[in-house]
Amino acid sequence: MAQAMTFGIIGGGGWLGRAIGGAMLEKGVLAPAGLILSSRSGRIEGFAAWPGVRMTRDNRELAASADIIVLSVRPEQFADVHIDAADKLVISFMAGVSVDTLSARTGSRRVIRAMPNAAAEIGQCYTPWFATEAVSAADKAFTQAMFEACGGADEVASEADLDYLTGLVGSGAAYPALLAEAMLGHALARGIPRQVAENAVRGVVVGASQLLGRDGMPPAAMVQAMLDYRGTTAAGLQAMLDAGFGRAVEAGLDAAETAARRMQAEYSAPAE
Ligand SMILES: NC(=O)C1=CN([C@@H]2O[C@H](COP(=O)(O)OP(=O)(O)OC[C@H]3O[C@@H](n4cnc5c(N)ncnc54)[C@H](OP(=O)(O)O)[C@@H]3O)[C@@H](O)[C@H]2O)C=CC1
Ligand SMILES: O=C(O)[C@@H]1CCC=N1
Repeated sequence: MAQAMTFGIIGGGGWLGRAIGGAMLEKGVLAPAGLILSSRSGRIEGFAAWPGVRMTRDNRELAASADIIVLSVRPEQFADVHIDAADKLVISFMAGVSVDTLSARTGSRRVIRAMPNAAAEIGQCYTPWFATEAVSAADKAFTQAMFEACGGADEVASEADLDYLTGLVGSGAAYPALLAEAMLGHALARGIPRQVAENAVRGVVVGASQLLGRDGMPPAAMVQAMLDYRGTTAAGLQAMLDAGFGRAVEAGLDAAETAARRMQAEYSAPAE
């Protein structure tokens, strides 16, 4: 059911802000009159179906009229966002900007850091979120409902977990795409016609992901079931493992987490 509160998204015309705002309207978590979006350019597309949604180029105006303020600008753009949100719930999607920095820069102690991903666009992203002690039970219930409108969500117990999950979840939409790109390159190099190769790869990555999602099947169960055939799949899996598939994934997730932590130092800013 739509909430009678006003929800402001700074950077609401961007990839993620637009996806989450649109999903909340579609699922009825928010009424159009309860949503206000900002951008510097004034160009915000994707909300024509909801003429009641307000748009502004003035972040201070947004902050003054919103009960909940979402920060959905890129981390390097945050330095130019000047708002006073002392009495507001602040929810940040930004990678690598700590709750300490968010509190110092917005004046709010009610801070949530959340990490959705690009699949929010189709209402299918999983979003872990971390809340400071000052966040109320009602704030948390709204936050969970908001992210469930876009897929699933869990509160996590520590900011360190959120930093780790930034590299796993926030970045996550890119990883299946990388696997698909590698498979596509291989198929094309073997002379498979492009249309067939693209359909084959998309069918495998998308179809198999849905199979994995069904009934919460553990990934290891699927791998083992295929190894047990001792056929072509087992040969393929074993060769991938021998070539360092596990090590490549570990190195990738480690590097993404390290980047998230490095960014926290880079983007930490004193109170204004
Ligand atoms: N995309 C993703 O998959 C994910 C993104 N994130 C995080 O979400 C945040 C947003 O990412 P994403 O949506 O991809 O980025 P985008 O670049 O698509 O969107 C950012 C938006 O912010 C607007 N903007 C920039 N500066 C300001 C400002 N001072 N005031 C108001 N609006 C401003 C820009 O519009 P204009 O130029 O018109 O001002 C732009 O539309 C990032 O911090 C990222 O770390 C987290 C997880 C996944
Ligand atoms: O790559 C990034 O830094 C952003 C945050 C997570 C996803 N995209």
